[in-house]
Amino acid sequence: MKIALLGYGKMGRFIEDLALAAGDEIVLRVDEANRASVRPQDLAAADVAIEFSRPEAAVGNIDLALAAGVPIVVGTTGWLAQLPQVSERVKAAEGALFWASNFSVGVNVFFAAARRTAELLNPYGTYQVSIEETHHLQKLDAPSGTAITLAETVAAALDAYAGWELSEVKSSVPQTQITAPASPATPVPIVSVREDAVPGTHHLSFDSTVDRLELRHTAHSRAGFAEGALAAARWLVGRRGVFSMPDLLNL
Ligand SMILES: NC(=O)C1=CN([C@@H]2O[C@H](COP(=O)(O)OP(=O)(O)OC[C@H]3O[C@@H](n4cnc5c(N)ncnc54)[C@H](OP(=O)(O)O)[C@@H]3O)[C@@H](O)[C@H]2O)C=CC1
Ligand SMILES: O=C(O)C1=N[C@H](C(=O)O)C[C@H](O)C1
Repeated sequence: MKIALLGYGKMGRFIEDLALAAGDEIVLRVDEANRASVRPQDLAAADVAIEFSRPEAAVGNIDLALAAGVPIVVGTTGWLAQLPQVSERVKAAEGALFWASNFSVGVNVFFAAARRTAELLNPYGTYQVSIEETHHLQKLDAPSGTAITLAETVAAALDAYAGWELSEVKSSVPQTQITAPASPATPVPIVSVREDAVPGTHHLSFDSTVDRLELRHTAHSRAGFAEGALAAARWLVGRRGVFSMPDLLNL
């Protein structure tokens, strides 16, 4: 597979190592230094583009891939409020987009377990939900895309909740705080913690006066994200439409 890497930082480089070891070829690497000079025809040699850049760059990179007629896998977080409009553009252009706030198999099984747990607890109506996510100090956005997906998944299964809110950021460095859509019902509170070099930890708890139910996912490294993004890229080639991890994993 010939791959264009849009974003060549921690994730782009990890994906490059895995792809080369698997016999794939990297035909284009885009970072902050060369991004302004990249044109759609520069992507033409690629079978697929893989995008891990910055929240404010993701939509422009998707439009670049669409203009080039190249399917694109997007892992960047912090832009997903624009997914409905972007999806319309992908469908109108008969393009292919695979997005995920988290590409690891473990987190996607975690989402499914969280949804089922919320469905089972919903009739009792007495459980308070909360989420805490912890990431490295270089992370630009808060809350994490994974925490937002988790909150939306749980809220959809609970009558007492709708949407989410960023209730606290614990960090020694400034974060771009993602704003939750206004919601009349109780939003799921998310606490974001930024420390050291943590690859990504997500903790969900359901609390009542008599007990607490907890689910936690801890990434040991970025390997699960990179392997999932490469699997999504292989799956996407030859398809048209907008897809995410449940399509790949049959969840
Ligand atoms: N969905 C998932 O499973 C995962 C998602 N992520 C998300 O992926 C994104 C990237 O993470 P990470 O690799 O750790 O971040 P890094 O900061 O390490 O890398 C970002 C890269 O994007 C480059 N860049 C900046 N602007 C542009 C642009 N306009 N076009 C192309 N490239 C650009 C940067 O260039 P330069 O180095 O020159 O500044 C850098 O190479 C984040 O949003 C993160 O939240 C991360 C892990 C897993
Ligand atoms: O920035 C990161 O590193 C990560 N970002 C994603 C997110 O925002 O959820 C996925 C993973 O947790 C790592």
